[in-house]
Parts: sequence; structure tokens; C-alpha cells
Amino acid sequence: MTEAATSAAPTLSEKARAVLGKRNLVFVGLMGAGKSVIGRLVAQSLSIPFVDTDAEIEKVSRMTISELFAAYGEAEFRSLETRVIERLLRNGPRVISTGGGAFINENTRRQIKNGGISIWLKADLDVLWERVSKRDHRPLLKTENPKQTLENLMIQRYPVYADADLTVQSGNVRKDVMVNEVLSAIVGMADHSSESELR
Ligand SMILES: Nc1ncnc2c1ncn2[C@@H]1O[C@H](COP(=O)(O)OP(=O)(O)OP(=O)(O)O)[C@@H](O)[C@H]1O
Ligand SMILES: O=C(O)C1=C[C@@H](O)[C@@H](O)[C@H](O)C1
Ligand SMILES: [Mg+2]
Repeated sequence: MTEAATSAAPTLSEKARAVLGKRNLVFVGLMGAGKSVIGRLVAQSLSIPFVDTDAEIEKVSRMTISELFAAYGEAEFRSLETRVIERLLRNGPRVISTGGGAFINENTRRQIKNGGISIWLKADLDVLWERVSKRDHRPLLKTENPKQTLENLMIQRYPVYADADLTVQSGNVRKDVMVNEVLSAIVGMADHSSESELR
């Protein structure tokens, strides 16, 4: 039997891991899109470290995001977020799940674009709303009409998230299906670049 016949074909995770190399994979998108939960599962599947920037900010500040917003305001939160993300991007490869506003900040977006592959988890309003309405820890949604606020954020932010390297629709599908879609998108990225080299 030939060696090729005995060695197993690479799995989807292995292929995606090879495409990623030393680059970070950075999840961006609106609150409730699944950046934290899917990001963690993707990191497990790729066998690389995972970090969530909101959790990291809470760790370094020893405050919750809500407390930070209340005590110092959104602008200070954003500047802390930029510094934390800059540091986390340094030692790739990692999967980094960002807070919903990180990619909207011009500085942070530039850092993310330079420091890894960005992936937008894109979801419809109803999917997002169903998920975020279960908890009330998100300071930007403490408004009279949080669903309307979420819709306004979609209108403002979706054109900016669209600048991410990859986009994956985040709908009501199982989390393991989402993970496979993310891995396929990474692998597809390499396929497209080799196709364009052939042209
Ligand atoms: N594909 C999915 N199927 C079922 N539930 C999901 C799916 N994706 C995310 N969720 C759930 O939606 C909620 C929000 O997900 P998550 O916290 O990962 O969002 P996020 O994008 O990190 O939001 P934020 O920007 O506020 O941090 C969680 O309860 C999570 O378990
Ligand atoms: O969308 C946003 O601007 C935010 C999303 C959360 O992940 C947190 O980073 C914070 O609540 C702000
Ligand atoms: Mg999150």
C-alpha cells in the first residue's frame, strides 16, 4: 500500500489551522452574534489559545463592562479596549473574540486588520434580539427601546463590519455547524487566493 493510501486526509480543522499559520483569527460583529461562544469552540477545534477581549478588559480593570461604562464612560472604555486588543494581537496565533464595538473604532480596526484574519459573524435583528434579550448586562442596550437601539446599531455598524476579511452568517443553526462554517470560510480564503494566482 502506498504511503498516501495509509495516511488520513487532513481534517477541516487541520486545513484551517494550516491556512491560519501564525496569524490571529479575530471575531467581530454585533452583540449576540456569537463571537464569544463560537470563538471559543473554534479555538478548541484549531487547538490554539482563545481570548475574549471583554473578559480580558474585566480582568485587567477588575470591573464589569457595565461598571466601567458607568464610572468612566464609553470613550475611556474604548481606549482601554484598543490597548488590550493591541497587546492580545501580538502573540499569534490565537482566536480573539472582540466586543461588539471594537471593530468600529478606527484605531482598533486598523490593528485588527494588520494583526490577523478578521471574521464577521453576521446575524439578523430577530436572531440578535432573541439572544441579547435574555440578559441585561450590556450597557448600550439599557435604553427605553433596546430592540430599536440594536437596529440602529445594525444600520450604523454593518457597513463597517463588512470590511472584515471573511463573513459568516450566524443564524439559528447548531453551534458545531457554525464552527464548521467558520473553518470552511478560512479554508475557502486560501482556495480563492490560489485560484487568483493561477489566473
Ligand atoms: N449558533 C448558536 N446557537 C444557539 N445559541 C447561540 C448561537 N450563537 C450564540 N448563541 C447564544 O447567544 C448568546 C450570545 O452569544 P455570545 O455571548 O457569544 O455573543 P457575542 O457576539 O460575544 O456578544 P457580545 O458582543 O455582547 O459579547 C449566548 O447565550 C450564546 O450561547
Ligand atoms: O457593541 C458594543 O459596543 C459593546 C459590546 C459588548 O461586547 C461590550 O464590549 C460593550 O458592552 C460594548
Ligand atoms: Mg462576547
